[in-house]
Amino acid sequence: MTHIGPMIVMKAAGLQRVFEGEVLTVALQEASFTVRAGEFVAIVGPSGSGKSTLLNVLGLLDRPTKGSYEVAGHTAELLTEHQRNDLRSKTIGFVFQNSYVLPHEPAGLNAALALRIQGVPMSQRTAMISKVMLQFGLSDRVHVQGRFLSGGERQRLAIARAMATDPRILLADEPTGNLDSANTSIVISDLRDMARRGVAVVVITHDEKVAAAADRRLSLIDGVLSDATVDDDVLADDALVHHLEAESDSTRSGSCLLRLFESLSDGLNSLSAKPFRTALLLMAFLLGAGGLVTATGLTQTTSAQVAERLDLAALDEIRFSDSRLPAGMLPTIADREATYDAVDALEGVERVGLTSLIAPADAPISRSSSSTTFFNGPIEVADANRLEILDARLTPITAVANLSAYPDMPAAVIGAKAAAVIGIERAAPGVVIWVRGSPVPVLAVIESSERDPAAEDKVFLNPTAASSIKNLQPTYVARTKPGYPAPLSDALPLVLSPDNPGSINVQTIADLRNLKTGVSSELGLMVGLISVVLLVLASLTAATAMYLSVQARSGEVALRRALGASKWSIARMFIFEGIAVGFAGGLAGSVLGIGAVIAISAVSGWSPVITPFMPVIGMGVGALTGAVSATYPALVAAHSDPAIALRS
Ligand SMILES: Nc1ncnc2c1ncn2[C@@H]1O[C@H](COP(=O)(O)OP(=O)(O)OP(=O)(O)O)[C@@H](O)[C@H]1O
Repeated sequence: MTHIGPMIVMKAAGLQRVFEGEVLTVALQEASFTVRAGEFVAIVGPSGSGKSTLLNVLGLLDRPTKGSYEVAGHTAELLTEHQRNDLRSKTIGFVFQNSYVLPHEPAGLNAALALRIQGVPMSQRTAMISKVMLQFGLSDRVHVQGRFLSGGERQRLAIARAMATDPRILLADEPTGNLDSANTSIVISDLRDMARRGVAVVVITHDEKVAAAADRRLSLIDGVLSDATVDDDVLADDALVHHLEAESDSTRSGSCLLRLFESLSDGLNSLSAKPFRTALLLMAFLLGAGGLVTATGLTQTTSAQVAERLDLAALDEIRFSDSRLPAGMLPTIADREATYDAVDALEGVERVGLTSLIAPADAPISRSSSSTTFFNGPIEVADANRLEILDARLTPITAVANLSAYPDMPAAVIGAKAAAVIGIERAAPGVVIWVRGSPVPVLAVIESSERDPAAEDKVFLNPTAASSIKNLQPTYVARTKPGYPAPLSDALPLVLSPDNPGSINVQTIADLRNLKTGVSSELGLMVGLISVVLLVLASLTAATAMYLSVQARSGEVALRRALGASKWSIARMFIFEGIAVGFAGGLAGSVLGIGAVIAISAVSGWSPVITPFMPVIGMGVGALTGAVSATYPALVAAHSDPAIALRS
């Protein structure tokens, strides 16, 4: 006899599920049954008999090892991952024993979770949620956060959430497990109500009251289901099956933009739910992006500073060397005097002096003869004229006159900061430094220099004190009236060496410009390296924090998957969370970085260079590193098995 009744929505035939691991577990051996629309079926059985395993297979969260399963007109084994997600989202509602209510979101938003995953527009959602909250007696709890709800309210909220999408099937795993008898009665009446409205309700339960309220009771013992009724006649009724298919396919699907917005809003919600963790993440990105912005700003500022100094020097300074001198040696006093006389006679020249860099290794300088601690800063040769050109403020001011009067006596002039490093408080008769094992009197301390702010860090030796040092590259520096360096660069070689002008090597303005480029690119490299290290550290910190957060939220991830969220949408939620926190950290870092550039520039007397690109760099790099650091945790979350996560 052909039985005509409500359509069959689930048909399982010979379902088997074997778990392979260190031991082979046959969780489900044989399960064959059908469930019709409007039927309330209870599955009972002892612990470990395979009830949750069966429910996971029925809810498309797990795949059977053997057997076939048809749900809402679809053959489960033929469905793609995407179709399974879609069917779960639109056709199946889940209620779990521990209800998985999101603790930091209001009850209304919790109830709307499945609708959000479906992409139902917000305008429609509000009405649907109000209806379902009213139906389950939760109207006055809509704005209460999940964590403040009672156990009974949570379980009813979980049922409301499952029913909000108007599913054809409701699967519930111990829905009354944690409830007292009054709440159990309410939940039973809710489930009955669902069945009355045509929903196929399948409930796993240990509770005799729930089982007694069901239309049918199926027993599962050691993975074998009994007392089942297979109803092939009705399943063969194509019209009914197709009716269901059409219905499930016609359900809503929101716009791509709405889905992206939902992912971003989920990411932001989870950030606001854990303020301490979020603050730590922000700090990591703030340091990384802030370091980068500071570094960029300082590079630009110092580069502008160097450019300004060089432009100034190029206006009234010219340098030249004489290759006729013995290599690596300073000119004699007589040679120097001759050169100075010749150059001083040229129009526009104000003063000529001698300089040379000295490598610290070639001139070990210490406070005393027995000291083994040597000065490690910059050392230069400078005669009296060179010090005058530097516009240095000296204490005592008589030092330049003394240097000039006694050129054949060894002498040193020390920058104030270098003096502090070496351990000299002030220049006074009898104060000496030891250079290459010989005492050299300190004639003065340089308090500051208009032309060379770095002079405070340097030790200057007069040519006599430096005479025994090898590998020197003596260079004459001529201070001129503004605008004279260019014509002088042509005249000098002819005046100093008429027979062989090529032996006089004049450094032109172009040479100085090359120097500037070199200085800037070295700074840029250093700054780049520091920034990369900071950003890698920020990414690692963020990745670790996010990975831990993914682990802590495995229940929520499983719930979302059960409600039909795709793997990609789970990954997207975590990646958006990373982007949001990275962006915010980058923004804060930009503000901090710009502040740091302004402060450092103020202290150093520079004009800060701030460009509109700096905040863009900070926020962009923050967002990018946020996305990168969230990628691995996001993939872990997306690929976690919901069937396993729901057990934990
Ligand atoms: N992912 C898995 N890997 C290995 N074994 C598993 C896995 N999932 C379930 N099992 C095993 O399958 C058997 C059935 O488990 P299941 O959770 O389905 O039983 P249950 O009837 O729901 O139990 P309970 O009433 O205690 O929740 C158990 O022995 C369990 O250890």
